[in-house]
Amino acid sequence: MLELDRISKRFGRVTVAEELSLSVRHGDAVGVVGPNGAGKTSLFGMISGDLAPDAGEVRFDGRRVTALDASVRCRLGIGRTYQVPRPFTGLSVFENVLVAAQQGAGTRGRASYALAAEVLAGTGLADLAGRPAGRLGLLQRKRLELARALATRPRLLLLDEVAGGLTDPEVAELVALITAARARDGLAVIWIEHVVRALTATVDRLICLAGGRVVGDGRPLEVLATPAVREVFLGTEASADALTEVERDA
Ligand SMILES: Nc1ncnc2c1ncn2[C@@H]1O[C@H](COP(=O)(O)OP(=O)(O)OP(=O)(O)O)[C@@H](O)[C@H]1O
Repeated sequence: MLELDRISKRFGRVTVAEELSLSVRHGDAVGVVGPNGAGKTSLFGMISGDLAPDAGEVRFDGRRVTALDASVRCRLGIGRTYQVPRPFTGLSVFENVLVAAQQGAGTRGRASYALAAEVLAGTGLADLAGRPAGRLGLLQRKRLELARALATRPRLLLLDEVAGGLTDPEVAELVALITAARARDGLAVIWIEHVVRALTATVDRLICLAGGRVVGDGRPLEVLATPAVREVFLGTEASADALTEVERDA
């Protein structure tokens, strides 16, 4: 479904992707971890069309999309969330999702309303439909970010740290929402997350990025246990604790 073919990207002396190649199949659930500044969000930008690579190709369903705008890629089926949600704060929750249904999924009239309502129900936001988006709490804002992405009717969903800052029960709720969306729509998901436990509960493949390169790719526990990944990602005490938790859960 998605192929990155030797993508490179630099910002001055910072390399965020170095001849990086990666492919994702229909329905896959792939987690992405890596130290701060590894290039994870930049990678999403190059998949979604927010950021142009210096070299390399991005293909979606076999089609070269490297030169296509984010809005066009969204219509083709690539949806994403942003690490810092920026909803239209003056619009209601419903209106925010409606914009995504119209502009992203290309629906019109009643079909837009039906899609927005369906997504709000699926993300547990129906009761908050009329509330201005600027007056939501953190969990609700994260849900709205997910809802806006789902309302574009993606076939590939890119999730950028949607679990950050949430409590354990809230993370569990979000994981359940994502799992349900995958089961319902057969979505492929690529999920960047520092909350490793949330990832391993959802994905069946984990990629570790560091310095713009893939340093680990495979089954989550196996990737987390490899020396290269331990060195770059699990160097900090917090990350090591996360691994211990994940191993205990397993
Ligand atoms: N538009 C930009 N201009 C200059 N430097 C940038 C730009 N975008 C990202 N960078 C730099 O590129 C590097 C990788 O950033 P990126 O956000 O992709 O990393 P990340 O792995 O998502 O990090 P984090 O886990 O902290 O979110 C960082 O050093 C960042 O400062």
